[in-house]
Amino acid sequence: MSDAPILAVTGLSKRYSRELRSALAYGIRDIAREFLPGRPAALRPNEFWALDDIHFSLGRGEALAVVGHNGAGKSTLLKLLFGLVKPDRGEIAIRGRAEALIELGTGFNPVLSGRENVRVSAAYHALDRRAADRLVDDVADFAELGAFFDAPVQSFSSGMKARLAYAVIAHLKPDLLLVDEALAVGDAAFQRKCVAHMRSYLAEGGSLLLVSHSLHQIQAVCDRGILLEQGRLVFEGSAVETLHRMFETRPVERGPSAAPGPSDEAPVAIEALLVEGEAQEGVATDQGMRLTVRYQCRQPVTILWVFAIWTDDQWTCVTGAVAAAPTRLEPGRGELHCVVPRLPLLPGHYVVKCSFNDAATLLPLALHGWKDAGTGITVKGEPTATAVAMARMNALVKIDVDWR
Ligand SMILES: Nc1ncnc2c1ncn2[C@@H]1O[C@H](COP(=O)(O)OP(=O)(O)OP(=O)(O)O)[C@@H](O)[C@H]1O
Repeated sequence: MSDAPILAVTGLSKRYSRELRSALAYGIRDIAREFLPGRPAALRPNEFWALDDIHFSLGRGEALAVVGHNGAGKSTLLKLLFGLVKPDRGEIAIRGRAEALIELGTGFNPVLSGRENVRVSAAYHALDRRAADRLVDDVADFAELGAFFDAPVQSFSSGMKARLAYAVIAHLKPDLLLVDEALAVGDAAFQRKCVAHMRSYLAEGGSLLLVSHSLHQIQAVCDRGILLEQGRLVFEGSAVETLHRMFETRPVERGPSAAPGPSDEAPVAIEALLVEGEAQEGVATDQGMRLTVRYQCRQPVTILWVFAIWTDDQWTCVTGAVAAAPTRLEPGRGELHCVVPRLPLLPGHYVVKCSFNDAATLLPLALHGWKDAGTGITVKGEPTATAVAMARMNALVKIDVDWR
């Protein structure tokens, strides 16, 4: 397989006008200018750069999160990448076929039913009869719209449109998937289903660019991230680092002003988190586990050790704990231990993460904040009536009940 990135963006810029009248006038001039060789685009009165000189690339099998506060330019970027909007400067090279979930319902004919719209998509992609039938079946299966699948799309709720739109693009098996916030309108169960799909799509070599404000979605799916601020790419790094940078730029979430922010030069690094004892091979509900964290401390620091237990798809944080008191660490390598005497988890597989947080802000000290344990916890159980009924409802935690 070639190492060439599936997507390469160089110097991408898009300008918009703040005022409708000038936007219309500039639009007409721009159409005329397309036929003439000209100078590179510059800002005209009332205009601003919605995207300004963006450079990045995306490899095959990689998932990139695009994050930024409202109005940062995320949707504009996706629209440019998918060819819905023309750039004013710069280049976009896509080696393969891209599909996009951008604005809900874009591309659907509102008077046609869900099923008919899928047939139109199949025809647009020149699928033969058999492939088109398979697409319709796969979409119907994934979207779970019931009788609405045969109703006009104009009668769909926005959540239903999101289900249909994601199911269609997911089953067209693109090389590059561009997904905007549109998914946020789906219910929690559907969002989990999409995250599970994205993970298997990536494992099969697909590439993904995801615009999301959901910490969980990004953590569960993306390796890398880029942060946009007022149209400029201001940071590129791991997905978690990028989210961290974004939270830092929102004063209300920054905590006390004197508090240190996370940094690559964090005074302590977590080297490993180990889940020991029966939890590794499989515990029964209510058995315990022991956690060991190995760290390397560079300079004296006081930390609060935090751990959290997540569902296997890393969508839901089930529970966790913060150390009862801060711990003073001295330079050198060391270990901390904690014992959870009883884990009231229902059968399933869970992921364990930990971090060292600042005692004042409760935020991770390091940019690569949360460390995953190599192994998770497998909770096994007898198929009792409670276990079966709770599994059907995706319940996670056992409670003790005194029936009278
Ligand atoms: N068609 C347009 N005409 C004029 N300005 C536009 C147009 N589309 C977007 N903008 C402006 O461009 C900037 C970037 O918008 P964009 O929708 O890309 O931001 P975003 O990061 O996706 O925001 P959000 O998180 O709120 O969806 C904003 O200032 C927005 O008002």
